[in-house]
Amino acid sequence: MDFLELNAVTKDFPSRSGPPARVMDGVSLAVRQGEFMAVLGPSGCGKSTLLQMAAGLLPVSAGEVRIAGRRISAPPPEAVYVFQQYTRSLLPWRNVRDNVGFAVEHRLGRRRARDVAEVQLGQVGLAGFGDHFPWQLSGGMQQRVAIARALAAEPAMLLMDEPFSAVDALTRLDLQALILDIWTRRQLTVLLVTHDVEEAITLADRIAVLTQRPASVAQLLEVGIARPRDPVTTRELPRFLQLRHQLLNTLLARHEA
Ligand SMILES: Nc1ncnc2c1ncn2[C@@H]1O[C@H](COP(=O)(O)OP(=O)(O)OP(=O)(O)O)[C@@H](O)[C@H]1O
Repeated sequence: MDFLELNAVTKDFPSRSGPPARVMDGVSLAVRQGEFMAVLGPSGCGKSTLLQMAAGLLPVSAGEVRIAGRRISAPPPEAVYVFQQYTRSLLPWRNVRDNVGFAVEHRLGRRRARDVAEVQLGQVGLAGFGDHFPWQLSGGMQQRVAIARALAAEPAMLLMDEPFSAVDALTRLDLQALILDIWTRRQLTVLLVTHDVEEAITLADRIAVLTQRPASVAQLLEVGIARPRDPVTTRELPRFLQLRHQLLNTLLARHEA
């Protein structure tokens, strides 16, 4: 069953002079329930715009977005958006526990929210860090806090906009393994925007490649690598190398020799 559907989605942004600028042109994409889909595309082609429309944070100019069969025009309760810039998404005056609990305290009250936060912190490997403040943690740990907060709301779907791009290469591999683990355990549906071809192949079931702006779907590839995957050994498989070759050629607009 399709959990997220973008049907012929077009997006225009108003421009100061002249006609509106078309960023996206008739994009149709369906993410199945429980699927991990990655979106790749050239810089500035509209990946974040696509994700924001999928999250109900930005209106479409034409077409529609459906989540669990319902047409949406505002953020739906099933989905949580994880931003790239975790330093801006965490509240510096709240400790880690209260940052995570923030997602549910309006519903559960502060005490229950703190209990939920402790559980979620354990799941992202941060048990015992609840009293710390975000600025006392490394970048990778801060992003773990942001992920714990996203999970606290018990979403069915995670929408992630380059969530690992601000951390160093090794921390990135660690966070990729964490997301794979969480996705498997919770049977989430994930839509991940990334610049990183290897990240897309390591994590996703399918990869959508967007064209230059105005974006449309250039390719939709089945990764077809068995799970569980490992950030190290998966990168050595022939299928991985073949996909990387194909995707880089597409993104660099090179023709096969
Ligand atoms: N609010 C806005 N008003 C006008 N133009 C916008 C607005 N938001 C985005 N754009 C334009 O839409 C295009 C797509 O932007 P978007 O951030 O979605 O691309 P992206 O593929 O995520 O980029 P990157 O790979 O650099 O992160 C860009 O040319 C951008 O300048």
